[in-house]
Amino acid sequence: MVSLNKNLQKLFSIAQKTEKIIVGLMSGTSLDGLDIALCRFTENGLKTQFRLLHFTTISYQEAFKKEIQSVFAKREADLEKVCLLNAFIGNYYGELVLEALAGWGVDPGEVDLIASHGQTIYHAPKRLHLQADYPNATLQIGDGDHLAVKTGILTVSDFRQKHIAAGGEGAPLALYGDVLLGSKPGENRLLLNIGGIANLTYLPADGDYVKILCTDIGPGNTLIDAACQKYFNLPFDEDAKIALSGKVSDVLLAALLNQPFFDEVAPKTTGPELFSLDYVAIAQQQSNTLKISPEDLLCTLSAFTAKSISGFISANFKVEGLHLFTSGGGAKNPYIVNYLKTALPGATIEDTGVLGINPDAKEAILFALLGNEALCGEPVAIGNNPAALMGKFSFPL
Ligand SMILES: Nc1ncnc2c1ncn2[C@@H]1O[C@H](COP(=O)(O)OP(=O)(O)OP(=O)(O)O)[C@@H](O)[C@H]1O
Ligand SMILES: CC(=O)N[C@H]1[C@@H]2OC[C@@H](O2)[C@@H](O)[C@@H]1O[C@H](C)C(=O)O
Repeated sequence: MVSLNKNLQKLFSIAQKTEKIIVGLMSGTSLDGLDIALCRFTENGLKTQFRLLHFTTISYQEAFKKEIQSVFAKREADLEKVCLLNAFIGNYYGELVLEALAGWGVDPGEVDLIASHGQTIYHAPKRLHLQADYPNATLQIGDGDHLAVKTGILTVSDFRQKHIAAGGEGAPLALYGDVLLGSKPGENRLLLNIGGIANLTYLPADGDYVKILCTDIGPGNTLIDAACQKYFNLPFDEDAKIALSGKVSDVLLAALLNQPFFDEVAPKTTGPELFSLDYVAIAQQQSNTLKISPEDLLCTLSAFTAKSISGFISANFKVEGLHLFTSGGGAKNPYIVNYLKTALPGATIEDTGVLGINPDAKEAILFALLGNEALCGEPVAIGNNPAALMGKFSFPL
């Protein structure tokens, strides 16, 4: 009789365990660091029970950040650098996982699976590339084989390709976790993640799968961070101190908001490929505001993020009675959060901490959860997302 190789045997036995320990990894468009969530799961699909055992973000060194930035969201990049980074990041994530596990006193042998998002370096849905002969496309690097070999732990990665192959844009994937973690019968809820890019999931009170919507909205922190780095040599505008010291330029804000993406019907996705400092420079030229102070620019970019989010919510949902839960680094930006509270007076706005979900950990938990589904789930069609199990398995030696 032919027998399965030892890796497949291990995969089968892990998939059948009633309880699984999974590390979720997320590195987003902000390039601030690697989010690492150690989670325990039982069951799957809508019956999933999970517990966040440990969470940390390991910040990237400036030099590493610069390496990624050299190929990040750029039409033209050094292909050799992309090739090197693909292997380097996989191995580096492996080192960071081992470091985190050691810090928590967890033996790598206790971990069943690593579920890794990888680093997005280019996101090109058709709505961006506009080339009729090419499909939606996206590229995450940090190969899973390097992670698996470095850590000795079964790894699943590269989730977004299946989403595209099944008809999606490769993002947002948040829906899969948000439905599970955030739904509450009788309450219209919005889970709003303000990372580099802002996205949300609408969870209707009646739980009707068809009405669930998950979409990107526009910029989150990406432009604020880029301007902060350019004009103040700071990684981000901590507690919106700079934005709060400036004032909004209404003409620049109007020029920034004058963008067809905002009128496109959701679901839709975007990224720093569109919302970049070049985008800001064009809007400044159009509005004759090239000479405004860096403080006023930061303030206007913060208003741009906040207004595009509140505008999208008001245009698409009944705000009265809506319960909004924020997550991502932007949930800690008082300018953005206060703007949303003023612009959406009928809504209740809190962060996902009140749901028992650490707002910084939410996306890393999502990938752990998608890893659990890859092991033992079944495809479920929810809202606008294709029914697809995502991710590719990589085995240790
Ligand atoms: N105290 C704070 N005040 C203001 N902004 C903050 C604060 N803390 C974090 N941020 C913002 O949050 C960003 C990091 O957010 P997060 O880690 O959610 O992004 P990401 O996961 O990279 O993005 P994405 O979800 O788009 O992939 C920082 O770059 C910064 O702009
Ligand atoms: C291509 C890509 O990496 N997209 C990210 C990005 O960051 C936020 C937003 O844009 C979202 O669409 C997505 O990430 C989250 C985790 C998602 O897929 O839900």
